[in-house]
Amino acid sequence: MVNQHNDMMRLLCSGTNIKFKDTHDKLKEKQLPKIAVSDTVNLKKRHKICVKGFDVPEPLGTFAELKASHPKILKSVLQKISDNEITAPTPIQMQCIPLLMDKRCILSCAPTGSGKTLCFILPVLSHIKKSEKGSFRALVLSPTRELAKQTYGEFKKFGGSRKFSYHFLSKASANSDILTKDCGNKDVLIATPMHLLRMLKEDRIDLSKLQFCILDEADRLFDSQFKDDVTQILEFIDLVKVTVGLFSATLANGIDEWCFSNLDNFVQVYIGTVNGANSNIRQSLKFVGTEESKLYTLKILIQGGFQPPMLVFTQTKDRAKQVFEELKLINSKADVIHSELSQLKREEVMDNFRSGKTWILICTDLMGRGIDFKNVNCVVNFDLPQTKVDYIHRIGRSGRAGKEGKAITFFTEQDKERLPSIINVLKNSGCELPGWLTNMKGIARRDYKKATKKPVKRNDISTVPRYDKEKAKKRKAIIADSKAKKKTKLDTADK
Ligand SMILES: Nc1ncnc2c1ncn2[C@@H]1O[C@H](COP(=O)(O)OP(=O)(O)OP(=O)(O)O)[C@@H](O)[C@H]1O
Repeated sequence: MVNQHNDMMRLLCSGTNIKFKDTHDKLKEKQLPKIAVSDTVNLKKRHKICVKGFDVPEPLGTFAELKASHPKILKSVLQKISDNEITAPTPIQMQCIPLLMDKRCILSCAPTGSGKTLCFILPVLSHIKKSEKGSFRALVLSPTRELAKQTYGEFKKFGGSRKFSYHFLSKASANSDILTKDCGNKDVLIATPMHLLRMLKEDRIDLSKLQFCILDEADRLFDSQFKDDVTQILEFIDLVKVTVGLFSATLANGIDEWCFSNLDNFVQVYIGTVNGANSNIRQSLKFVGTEESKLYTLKILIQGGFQPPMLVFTQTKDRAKQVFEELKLINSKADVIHSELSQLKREEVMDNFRSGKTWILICTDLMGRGIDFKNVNCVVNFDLPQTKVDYIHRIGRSGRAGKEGKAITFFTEQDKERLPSIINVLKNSGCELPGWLTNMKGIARRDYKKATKKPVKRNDISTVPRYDKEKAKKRKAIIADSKAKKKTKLDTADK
């Protein structure tokens, strides 16, 4: 059935904005507010909303319209939206909220920072309605712990922390019995794939009454790192009964094929150019000659009077640490975040950046996707991202929620294989580029693919002489050793 229906859709939907009215029972039952066809067309045109699928509900003009079109909508969440000074839906919200309210499966792609999270929070909570024991009724899968934790916070912010029971699946909660089958209320589960899969395999989590399954950063969840785990998780879910929503700012080949094969009557929603950068970001490329001059260029940028907050992306955590050590020397209110830090420390670093205590945050691609730091003024790609998709997500930490942003990307001779694809992103965003960059020739597709898989070997950033580094290392070891000896002495004395 899924395939029959979708095969037909595949044939019919090769164009855009195709709608087939009155074939969907649910829609016939409902009294939709009358919106002139020309208004809808204008709304879609103005907001670059492209829809593919059958029986697609009209896009929203305002949040208030939902009260008439979807009486089930939870007014308390609408109130929280307005309390947070969110006055009008963004284009992706205009189309996806009515779809998810109708429990339609969706594959959606909209620019970074365009409010995709709220697209699912409002419908999910409206359908759950009230807190219950037993099975979770909504699952949100995220590729990183940081993003999952952020989404958990957004559910609490918009849903209220007492009305529903939200759970963030961490390593600690996966090892405890907090989430096991017969213990406490469970409504929304926000998880990363690895811990969830383990709990499902051990039959320690109940998804039997699941209504919504949201795959946030869907293309990342279907890439080689997560695909196996995610596919196995989806085998535990009855995709015929559950409403599935896939969201991302970028889409990879094959995701729509997965949807055609697994989701019944799903709808595709695209805002603007698929796999394009957010148009609020002023992008520029900076040739810095050598690795050594990157640090100099960054320091000039900072000392020349930059406007914080600023994010600096490096290729690896070692390089992030090195840039941090160097920026410490110029007293720049910088901090660093990477996977080696404890979870507590990572949260502290993020809180400090959010509150303005830190002005510059040096990070890796760990922070590249989904993370919503408000008002990031500038993103610096200290090292060229591995792919154009990574580039779009990294620079998308700036220019969010309709604000202006800036992105500066350093490159050297070593980046010449991967540079043309990023130049294309700038060209498609209408950025002005010097002729020599505009005319830069790309390499063969196969070579490009190889280049994106092989990280560039870069020279060390640190300007501290090796002799001094060794000295500091020895000093650190002596202090640690003396601390350990002191502790043993005290322990023996205690006995
Ligand atoms: N309708 C709206 N009007 C103004 N701001 C909004 C609206 N909806 C959401 N926001 C705010 O916009 C910011 C970005 O939202 P969100 O994190 O959901 O973006 P996203 O599309 O998921 O981005 P990414 O692709 O980077 O994950 C958040 O701070 C959110 O509160």
